[in-house]
Amino acid sequence: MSSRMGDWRLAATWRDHVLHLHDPDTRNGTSMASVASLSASLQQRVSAALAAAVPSATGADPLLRRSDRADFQANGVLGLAKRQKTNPQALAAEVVAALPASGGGGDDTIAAVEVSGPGFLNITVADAAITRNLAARAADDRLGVPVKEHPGVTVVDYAQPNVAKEMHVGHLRSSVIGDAIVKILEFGGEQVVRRHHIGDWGTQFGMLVQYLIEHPHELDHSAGEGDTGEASMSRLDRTYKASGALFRSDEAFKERARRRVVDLQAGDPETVALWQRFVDESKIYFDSVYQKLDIEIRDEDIVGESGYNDMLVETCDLLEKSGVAVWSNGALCVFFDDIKGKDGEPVPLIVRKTDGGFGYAATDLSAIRNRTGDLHADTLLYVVDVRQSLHFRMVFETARRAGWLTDEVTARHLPFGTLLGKDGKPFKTRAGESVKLEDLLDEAVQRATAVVREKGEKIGLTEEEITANGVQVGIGAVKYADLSTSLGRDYVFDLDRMVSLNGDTSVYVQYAYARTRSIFRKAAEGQQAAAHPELALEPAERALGLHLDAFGDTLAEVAGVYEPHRLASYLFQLASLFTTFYEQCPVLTADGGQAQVENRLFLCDLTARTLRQGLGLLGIRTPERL
Ligand SMILES: NC(=[NH2+])NCCC[C@H](N)C(=O)O
Repeated sequence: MSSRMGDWRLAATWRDHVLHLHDPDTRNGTSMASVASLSASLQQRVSAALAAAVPSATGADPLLRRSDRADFQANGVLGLAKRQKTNPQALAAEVVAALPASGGGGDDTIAAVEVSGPGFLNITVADAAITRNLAARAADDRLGVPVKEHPGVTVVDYAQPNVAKEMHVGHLRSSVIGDAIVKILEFGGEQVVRRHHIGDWGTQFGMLVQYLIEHPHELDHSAGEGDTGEASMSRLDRTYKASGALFRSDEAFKERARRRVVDLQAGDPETVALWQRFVDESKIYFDSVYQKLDIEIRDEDIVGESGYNDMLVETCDLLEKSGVAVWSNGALCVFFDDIKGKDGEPVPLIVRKTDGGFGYAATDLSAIRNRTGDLHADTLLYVVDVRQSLHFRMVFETARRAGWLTDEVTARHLPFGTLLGKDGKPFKTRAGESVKLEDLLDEAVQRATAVVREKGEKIGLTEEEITANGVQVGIGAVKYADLSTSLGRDYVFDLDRMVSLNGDTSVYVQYAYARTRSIFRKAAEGQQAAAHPELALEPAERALGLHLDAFGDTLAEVAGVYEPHRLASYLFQLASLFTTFYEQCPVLTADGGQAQVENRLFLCDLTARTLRQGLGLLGIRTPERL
């Protein structure tokens, strides 16, 4: 193994870490009882009260939000009063009268409601209601998060590197974001089909295969070269460069390479077998990167461009016959009224090139036919670089015209921005080359290990623990930096910031988790977690509790808009609220007696489980001791 590549590995699989729906253990597990959040219950109550005050307002949105003044604020009265042409404060008073407040009507969720300003309702929830709701969550393996009753089929196209080429940071982002989206959707009960649309087809493979025929030992291991991913990549890279050079300088070779493309497309066995060597060799390399990234890529989910080869002719025929595509300058094109180049000339989507070859678009169109027609997907997601936005716009529009995307199907490109260096320019090495992913991951792990070591030596971690935690913190840092930024934005790759213990970082959140675990290690015999709804709560306990209660709502929102950064920010807030709670409310030495110790341990435990599940859905591990 070369010295450049660290030899760390993550031993445990995700199966042990995050609950998945398709995991039989979870299905048959103890309980699956979804819990309505206090926010959802209140929403319902205020909505009913609005309807009681103004019968025609049935179904009106009470516009309930978390608030600093009370626990929640409902702003819906104002708009309603406006529409009814009544005095908002008077209407607000009527709504309050219709609300089941504490003691009244056997409903003790609401402790107090007060009208403020022009007609806002400030609502304070009863302490007991918070603790009871959390206890119901704690009793459920899924923390009370509901499972979709009518799941749809979503195809997620992500983690799509190219065969015989080095992966770049764009592939990293696609993989990290796609993996989180898949996990979040699956946790919500959606049926997810993962598709790794790897670049394994095209004219360059004619060149590569032809070169290999003429230089049969090119991909062989040379002495001293291992079978690591990096060694595979360097063999491929060498072959790519050598064949490219020949292709450019030698007309006769160029011609042989062109003929080889035709053989490949026709499925000539010898050609296909050699092509397969490039694919297999590349997979060794991809695997090594994904293993480091701690992302599981299953072989059956890799359906690269080659997987749609048999459909290309038909796809083009159908487009031509239906008139969606027309021949123009020898190429089969689709035109769009609103898509023009700088010169004002229309920019077409080219489905078949002048030389008869099929391009990237024909493959994507065939993939859509496969995904909607054969896989019966009702949602198609593409986690791809923002630079391919125009491509997807044209491909989706073409598929709509052709009837392959109907109104029942949602197709969305989820574009992500560019990773920048500290100079604000696209991330490059000092020599101006694009950065090798494995180097970047190794460096993150190295930095994280240094951070972990400093703390770890104080709490007596073993060398193995320091190494293992360094990996989980380093990889977590890379993923979190990526996932905590809203997708479309470019962001600066700054390792110092990413592994900082203070700030919006994964290690801050991981640290909060480890702290909960350390409290349990320190607990004395008989000190255990138990909910006590009869206890009054401190402000920091209430704030933590209400946030814990919002986990399911947050996940539902994230799954609806495909924005993992909202989950990251929920978790960062949870870690912050826990830190405040920990500073203000002694746990094991609480002065309210045994019940208070138990209730605080209960809050610690639910925080731990929520952090672990939430980070797990982002693909980030939670070390037990940090
Ligand atoms: N269906 C798709 N076109 N997916 C995206 C593929 C990304 C492509 N392999 C690239 O590296 O740019």
